[in-house]
Amino acid sequence: MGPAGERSSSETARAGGSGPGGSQAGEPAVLLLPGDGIGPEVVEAARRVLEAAAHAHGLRIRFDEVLIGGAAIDQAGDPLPEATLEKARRARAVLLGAVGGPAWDDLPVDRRPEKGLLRLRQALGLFANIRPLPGFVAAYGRSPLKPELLRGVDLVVVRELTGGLYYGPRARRALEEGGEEAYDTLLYRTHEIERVARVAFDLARTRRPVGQRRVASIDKANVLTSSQLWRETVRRVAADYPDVTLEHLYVDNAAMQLVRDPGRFDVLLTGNLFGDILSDEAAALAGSLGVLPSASLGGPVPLFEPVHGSAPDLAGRGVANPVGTILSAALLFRYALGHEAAAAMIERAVEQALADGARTADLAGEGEGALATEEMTAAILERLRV
Ligand SMILES: NC(=O)c1ccc[n+]([C@@H]2O[C@H](COP(=O)([O-])OP(=O)(O)OC[C@H]3O[C@@H](n4cnc5c(N)ncnc54)[C@H](O)[C@@H]3O)[C@@H](O)[C@H]2O)c1
Ligand SMILES: CC(C)[C@H](C(=O)O)[C@@H](O)C(=O)O
Ligand SMILES: [Mg+2]
Repeated sequence: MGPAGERSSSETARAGGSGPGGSQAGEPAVLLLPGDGIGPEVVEAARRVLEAAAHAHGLRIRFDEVLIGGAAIDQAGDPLPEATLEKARRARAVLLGAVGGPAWDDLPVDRRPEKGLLRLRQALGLFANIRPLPGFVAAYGRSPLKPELLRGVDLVVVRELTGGLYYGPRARRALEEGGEEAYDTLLYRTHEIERVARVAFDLARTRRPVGQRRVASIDKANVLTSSQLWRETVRRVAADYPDVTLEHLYVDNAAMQLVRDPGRFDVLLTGNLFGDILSDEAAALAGSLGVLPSASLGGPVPLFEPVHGSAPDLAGRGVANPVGTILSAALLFRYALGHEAAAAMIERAVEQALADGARTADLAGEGEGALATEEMTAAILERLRV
């Protein structure tokens, strides 16, 4: 993960990464939420890597596993059963696969599998979602961009995760004159913007030397009043970080710059919806959504999950790329357990496996032998070295 790994433990704590709960006799408890589609396949891969990296450092992790998403709807009638939330609250960290899929696509949004994930993030107070695209992932990916455009790419999206358009007032209702109306509200309060901006600026300080630290704040302040508040608040927070250069970009321009000149970015600070979209776009710089990890911080129990979804087209075939979830396990060591050595060990093993040509189908070129999920995981496990 490069310089992001140099975060001090006090900074990690400030971002809300390490909670007091979930450990018994020195054995941290990690709650696995495999979810739907390829979720169980990639979570099993990451569990094996977590266990092996812990073992290599004389640490034991206690795992527990419960349902979320569509699987929980089918069994308990609720995408986030109370028992799941209770277990999450008591864990040291949560590792999630993905939720959703065609079986639940006709449900209203408030009853869909995805709602279980949104409720979990909110209930745990996880307002800061960190989505890194490490340089080595971009370098060994299968980007559709020319190689020269990828030089120097090493960026991270800091996405506000518990506000904005996802959580504002919404309704759908019939109109007297016929038809319906529906709305969602993009609402931000000053303190919600301030706290996530601080996470972005703190992170920028850990990634690059003075003189090269940059935060790009993404908004639509030429149209949206919520974005004007966003921009003014971020500018005020930036005054506390004179060593970090702040620029503001409109989201439409940012989307274009991300493929035209991705190397210009370091930390991108975004609201909830813009961050969702731009992080999938960032994944395209690596050629696959399967390789991007994430950490959601801000409350006592952090959550780790790949950026991708349940990939119904791949589910059950054993071919999904486990790298995004395995790199999320590395972030779990870094942010939840404060164990930088184990985090770096996993990242080095992934980098080495990619450098040696290990590729699942999403990254393999024409005629290259693609590895199954289990084979890719084995290639990474073989390269775990202290
Ligand atoms: N965090 C989450 O749980 C999450 C995130 C995104 C989407 N979803 C849900 O997943 C379902 C499918 O959504 P979608 O198709 O838009 O997005 P998706 O991320 O599931 O898939 C998009 C594309 O990326 C590919 N892909 C994704 N993960 C991959 C992996 N690990 N290895 C190789 N290829 C991979 C898929 O094959 C597909 O072509 C929907 O129900 C959606 O709501 C959930
Ligand atoms: C599944 C969905 C609720 C989720 C989001 O939009 O946050 C996903 O797309 C993600 O990126 O984690
Ligand atoms: Mg998304």
